[in-house]
Amino acid sequence: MSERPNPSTSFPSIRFGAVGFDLDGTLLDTAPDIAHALNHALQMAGRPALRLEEVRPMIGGGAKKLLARALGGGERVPDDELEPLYAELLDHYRAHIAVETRAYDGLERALDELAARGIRLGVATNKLESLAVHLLQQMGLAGRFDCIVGGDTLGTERAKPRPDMLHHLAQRCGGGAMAFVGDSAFDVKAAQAAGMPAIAVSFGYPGMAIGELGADRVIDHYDELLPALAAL
Ligand SMILES: O=C(O)COP(=O)(O)O
Ligand SMILES: [Mg+2]
Repeated sequence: MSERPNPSTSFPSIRFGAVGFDLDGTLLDTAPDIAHALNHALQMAGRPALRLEEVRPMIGGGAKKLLARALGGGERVPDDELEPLYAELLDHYRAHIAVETRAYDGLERALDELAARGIRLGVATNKLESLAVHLLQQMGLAGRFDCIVGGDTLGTERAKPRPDMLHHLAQRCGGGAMAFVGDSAFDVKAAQAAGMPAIAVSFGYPGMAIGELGADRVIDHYDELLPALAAL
C-alpha cells in the first residue's frame, strides 16, 4: 500500500473520452534496460560504455536517435556505420526488454480508475510499435490499452514531436477528446501541435528542467493524474 493519501477517490468528472500516454519515462522506467542495449552496441563499436545517468536524458526520440547521439556527440554518423549497430541494439533490447524495467508507482491504480470511468487508454511512443507491444505484454500491461502507436507506425518522419501519432492515436481510441501524458519535450510539443492538453510527469527523462517543458500540468506521482485530468 502506498503511504500517500489517494486524492483520486472524489473529484469532479473528467471531460476526456481517452487519455494517451508516452511509454519510456512515463508508464515505465525503461532506462536501465535501454542503457544495457545501448552499451552493448557501443561495445560492438569499440566505444566506452555510458553511465545510466548519461543515458537517461538522451531517451525520448527513439533508439536510433539515442544511438546516433551516443556515437557521434554532435556529429552525424554515416548510415553504414549506424545501421548495423542499430540492429545490434534492437536485437539485444528485444531479448532483454523487461529485466530491470518497472512500472512507476501508482500507475496500475490510476489506469484502473480511468478504465472504470469508461475512459479509453492509449500509448503513443517513439519506440518501434512491435517493441512497445512486446514490452507491454512482458510487463502484463498490454491488455489495459485500447490502442498502441509506435514511432514507425506512420513512418519515423511523422514521429513525435510531430502531431501525427497523437491524431492517429485519438482516432484509433474512438475519436473523442484526448489528453496526453508524457515526460519529455517530444511529448509536450506533439500534444500542443495536436491541440491536446499535455500533462508532464516529473519522474521520467525530461532532459531539461520540468517547468521548461511548457505542459499544462505537471504531476509528481500517478495519484495526482486523475485530479490533474479533472482540472483541465
Ligand atoms: O525510446 C525512446 O527513445 C522514446 O520512447 P518514448 O516516446 O516512449 O519516450
Ligand atoms: Mg518518454
